[in-house]
Amino acid sequence: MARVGDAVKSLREDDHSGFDRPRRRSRPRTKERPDYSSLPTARIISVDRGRYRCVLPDGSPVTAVRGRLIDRKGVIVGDVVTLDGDVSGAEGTLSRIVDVAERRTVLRRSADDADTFERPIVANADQLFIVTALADPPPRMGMIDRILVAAFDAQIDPVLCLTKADLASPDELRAAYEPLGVPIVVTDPEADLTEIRATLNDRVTVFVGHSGVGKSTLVNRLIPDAHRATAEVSDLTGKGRHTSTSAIAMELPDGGWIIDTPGVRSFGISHVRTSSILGAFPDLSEFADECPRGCHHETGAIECALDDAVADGRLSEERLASFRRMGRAFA
Ligand SMILES: Nc1nc2c(ncn2[C@@H]2O[C@H](COP(=O)(O)OP(=O)(O)OP(=O)(O)O)[C@@H](O)[C@H]2O)c(=O)[nH]1
Ligand SMILES: [Zn+2]
Repeated sequence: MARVGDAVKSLREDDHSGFDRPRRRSRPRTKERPDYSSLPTARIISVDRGRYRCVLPDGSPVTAVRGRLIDRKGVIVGDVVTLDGDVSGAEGTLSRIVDVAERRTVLRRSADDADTFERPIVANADQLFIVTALADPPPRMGMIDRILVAAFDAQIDPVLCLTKADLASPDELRAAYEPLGVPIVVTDPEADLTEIRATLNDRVTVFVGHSGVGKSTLVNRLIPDAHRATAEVSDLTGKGRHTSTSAIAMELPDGGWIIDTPGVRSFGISHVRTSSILGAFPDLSEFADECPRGCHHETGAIECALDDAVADGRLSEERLASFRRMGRAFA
């Protein structure tokens, strides 16, 4: 990563600036990447006003600050970092982040579509739960589609997690999303969570959804000591709400991580290019290779080969319609 590379290039200065203690003068002055191999790595579980809560591989917590050369936006929840200094985690101690491992994935969103500034929100997730209530608040397919697009773009496997099945039936949403090949799990306050636990096991799963859909309620059932604050839906706009305001990673009892993100009202995807969605539809991309150059494959696109594939039965109409609906999520 360029950012880390740049930081490393000028690390010599940092070595002698001594954030937390004076550096030994004998340290070799080198422009080479310093040898961090003996330093511990940790995962970032939350970020709060410049303080980074991390956990070491043995599960013990450490609080860290950024080394001088690590960019302010360069460390996000889910990152794996190298720590220097005091990693005892003892009260009042601070460790220092000196390196950020290359990210396997980055989930981004734009605050809204007028805002082209992309905000990386979570690093290294390999699965994304789109948590959607079947009622209260009612499901919005537009929002589900946009989060799906963000997942496809980030190459993170989406799962549609439908909550509040005690209030409404999941049939309609199942019918809309099964043709996309997106796995669907359904829950309610009494539901058996075996299938959801199996889906989460040993993976890093980010939970995204509208405020009030029941993310915290589900997290608390899956991780009893998570103590995520929950709120009555009617209180969602009220003052003094103590529910989450930034992402937080929590380890599952049987292995794997959940990264819960604050409830959102909208999910901006202005940073995503349409072409990146095709990657999530490998069965369509072979046909799209035959399209005229610059084809956006939208409904009515001139000579779009996807229409030909449907016309001669090589591709199902339903599947093409699903893909095109993803394209319209941009509109
Ligand atoms: N009927 C029903 N209510 C639920 C269910 N899950 C959660 N709730 C209720 O929905 C409300 C909101 O739940 P939360 O878990 O706080 O929602 P959240 O998604 O964490 O909300 P944010 O903190 O804004 O992200 C609470 O009153 C929950 O008791 C469910 O499966 N069925
Ligand atoms: Zn096309």
